[in-house]
Amino acid sequence: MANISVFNLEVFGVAKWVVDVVVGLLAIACLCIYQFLQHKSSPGPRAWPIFGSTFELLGNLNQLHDWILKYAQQYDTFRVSTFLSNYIFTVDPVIMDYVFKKNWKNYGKGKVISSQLSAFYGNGIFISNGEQWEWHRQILQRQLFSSIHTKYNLDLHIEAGIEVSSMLIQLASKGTKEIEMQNVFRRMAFDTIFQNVCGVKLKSLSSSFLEIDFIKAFETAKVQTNWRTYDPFWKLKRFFLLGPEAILKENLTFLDEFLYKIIERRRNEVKDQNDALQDVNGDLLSRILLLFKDDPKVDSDQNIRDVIVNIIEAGRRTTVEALCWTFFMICSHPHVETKILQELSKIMEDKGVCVPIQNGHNTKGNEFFMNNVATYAHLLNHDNLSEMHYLHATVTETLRLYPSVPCIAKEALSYDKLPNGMRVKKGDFVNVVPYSMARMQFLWGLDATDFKPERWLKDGLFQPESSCKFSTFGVGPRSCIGKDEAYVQVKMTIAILLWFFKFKNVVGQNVTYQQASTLKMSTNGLLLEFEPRDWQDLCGSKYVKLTSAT
Ligand code: HEM
Repeated sequence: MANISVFNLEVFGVAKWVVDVVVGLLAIACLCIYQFLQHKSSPGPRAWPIFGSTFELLGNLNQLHDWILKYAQQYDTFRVSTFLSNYIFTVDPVIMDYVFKKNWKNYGKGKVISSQLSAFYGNGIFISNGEQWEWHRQILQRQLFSSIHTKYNLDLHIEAGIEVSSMLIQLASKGTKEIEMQNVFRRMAFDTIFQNVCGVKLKSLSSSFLEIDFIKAFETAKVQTNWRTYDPFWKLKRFFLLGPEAILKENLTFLDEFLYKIIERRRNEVKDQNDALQDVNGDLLSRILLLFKDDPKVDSDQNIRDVIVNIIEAGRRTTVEALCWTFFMICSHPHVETKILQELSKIMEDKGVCVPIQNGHNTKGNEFFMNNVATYAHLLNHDNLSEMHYLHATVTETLRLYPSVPCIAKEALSYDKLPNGMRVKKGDFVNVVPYSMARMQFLWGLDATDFKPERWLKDGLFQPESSCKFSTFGVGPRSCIGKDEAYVQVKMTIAILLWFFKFKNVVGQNVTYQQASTLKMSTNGLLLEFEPRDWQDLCGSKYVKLTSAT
């Protein structure tokens, strides 16, 4: 009996070991078969067992959007499985319509994204769903489109254009001929969006290019938060406050303290204001504190802080990318520049306005030049801007080919089936890819990859396209709320800078994008040659006549 027992135990021991191995192998085999079947039913890059396409994806991170484009050109909709998640990419307007409009409630910000990003975004519009999202959207919608805020915002963009012109003319008079514009626009956009939201000037443009602590903290906190989406061990690092998590905490503490002080100060100012003064403050914070003072959520500094952080983040980089790429495209297509200038010239002439601009700024000095800039800039308003159809087409064509948000991700909140039959599991990401959509011949014709502002014009008037085709601002209930504001800023900046300065791409620079959530230009940015414009060259006798009449 004893022998049998020992024998049985031995046999059992070996069998358990074997069973463990066999069960393990079977599990891997099942996973491989599952992945194989999933991959067979959903086209895309080659998927290896367990790791899926992780290595191919990582190998292409620097040119991610063109890697996605390569597959989008083969399959309108395809799947990329990775070690961490499943991603579906699509350029199909029908699927976009379904995910963003018809079944949009199923595609939001899931638990994974929220837990990774909430340290930075709080419960703000970007990562909330349901009632919380509705509250944020409603507050922003009512304020961003109020006439007092749009006027306040217009003035900010005029002042920003004047400030950049002042900086350029000062540099030019010291003999500087080249400038890296991404950094200029980055500072300009941060200053304007911060003042737009908080009513406070950060002055990063006029600070002799010193870094402003708040901007540094904001940008660092955003980058470190983003790293969580790539790092499976971020929770562990947060627990032990290691590396990136320590940096994140330090910067968030600074950022929050700074914002809470502003909120407190503004609350006190608003408390002292009577209703007659309601229309004085145009910044978003004042408007919200004034107009929603009976809303209990507005009592919470945390909620207000979340509104501020989310809107700054929404507006700061997107407009920088739009400005950089538009300037790059204008400089690469001189005929486009000429047409924009003709349009500006015509608008001024039609108004019967004589802008007192001298021929050659150097003869009368920077002060005279800047007076002209200020006079011209203050003539621009929403009406003029909406008459600039060619400029509007140029900005739109740039945003088509170089969308500030090149890939819009939505997380499936429950199982679903897309209109093309592809299955979507809870937690899968469905990504609509404006960068690829712009290059699809079936959407834009044989010249899809060409830069042609004219494709947006009919008899000189701008013709919009469906948002499921021109997907740069998204579509449906969660589409971009700041689209109009973005156009005002980009058009205003171009209308001022291009009128007073001549820009040229510096020869030999390799302008491309870097891996980021927006289509940021690579670390060298955008190097442009610049000089004040010679008006006789530009407008010939007609403009001189106009000028000499003043
Ligand atoms: C060229 C500039 C801009 C582009 C290309 C752009 C694009 C986008 C895109 C693609 C989305 C996501 C849509 C979706 O998920 O369905 C978005 C959302 C958003 N954008 Fe913009 N945006 C720009 C400028 C701005 C500005 C200046 C502001 C604010 C002043 C702003 C505020 C927002 C907000 C608050 C959301 C979140 C909407 C929500 O979830 O309900 N955007 N934007």
